[in-house]
Amino acid sequence: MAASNSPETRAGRARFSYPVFLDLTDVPVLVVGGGRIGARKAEGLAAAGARVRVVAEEVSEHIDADVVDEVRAHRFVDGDLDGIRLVVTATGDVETDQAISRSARARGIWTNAADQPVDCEFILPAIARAGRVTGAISTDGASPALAKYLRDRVAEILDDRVAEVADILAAERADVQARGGSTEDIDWTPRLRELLDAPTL
Ligand SMILES: C[C@@]1(CC(=O)O)C2=NC(=C\c3[nH]c(c(CCC(=O)O)c3CC(=O)O)Cc3[nH]c(c(CC(=O)O)c3CCC(=O)O)/C=C3\N/C(=C\2)[C@@H](CCC(=O)O)[C@]3(C)CC(=O)O)/[C@H]1CCC(=O)O
Ligand SMILES: NC(=O)c1ccc[n+]([C@@H]2O[C@H](COP(=O)([O-])OP(=O)(O)OC[C@H]3O[C@@H](n4cnc5c(N)ncnc54)[C@H](O)[C@@H]3O)[C@@H](O)[C@H]2O)c1
Repeated sequence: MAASNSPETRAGRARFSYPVFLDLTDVPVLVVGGGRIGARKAEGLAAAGARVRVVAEEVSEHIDADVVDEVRAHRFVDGDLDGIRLVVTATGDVETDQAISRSARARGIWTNAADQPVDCEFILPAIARAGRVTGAISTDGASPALAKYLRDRVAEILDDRVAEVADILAAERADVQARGGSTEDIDWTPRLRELLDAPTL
């Protein structure tokens, strides 16, 4: 914590300052750790379409073999990184997570170490979803509890209506594009307000 939040590291900006939304469909991802946290990460990644390989010395009952692509019940070895694009470690052992993170980084593989920002190249935000709409809150690791609290506030506005409106607007944009037009010059605000405020859709 101290290292990741030190002024030297931050240099006037957040360390984890570039949010992205990944398409993980069929992307090979490694989760090291088969406890409650490893299982939670594996489920989230699988739900995003990733092909999840779990490596764990002890595979707990939390790991759902139907959800993940592959379970390797052994101590992490470097070869577990073969073919992998993204790694999440949750072994509960700082040195182990650190060593895996270093090996992954050396191969150019992006790594998250649960609760160990020093060994993360990316961190995970607190998430609220409504259909295709996702709200993701990060505090740059300053306070995960604050991220979670703010996520709950965002979740209050990301309701079923928002999900529906996103689908309707997607269809309307696709219509414009199908007619050869550009959606960029359209002021969408009146239309989306109309949809969001309508008593029924
Ligand atoms: C958002 C969420 C996403 C997820 O994990 O999927 C997430 N932590 C969540 C919850 C949570 N984690 C912790 C608490 C206890 C209260 C507190 O400490 O605040 C709570 C709250 C609770 O559980 O109620 C403990 C904790 N977490 C980290 C440290 C180490 C440190 O700070 O040095 C420690 C101390 C460990 C210790 O002292 O032993 C570090 C990280 N945790 C992050 C993400 C990244 C920064 C996110 C950001 O703020 O930008 C980062 C940097 C790395 C990473 O893990 O990616 C998830 C919300 C799940 C949800 O959606 O409900
Ligand atoms: N982000 C969060 O919300 C959050 C909450 C709690 C804990 N955590 C973090 O996640 C870590 C894991 O938590 P947990 O409750 O799942 O722990 P756990 O002890 O239940 O599970 C650890 C798993 O890692 C495996 N493992 C350990 N060393 C290994 C190695 N060298 N190779 C392969 N597998 C190895 C173990 O066999 C086990 O399956 C915690 O230590 C903590 O850092 C994060």
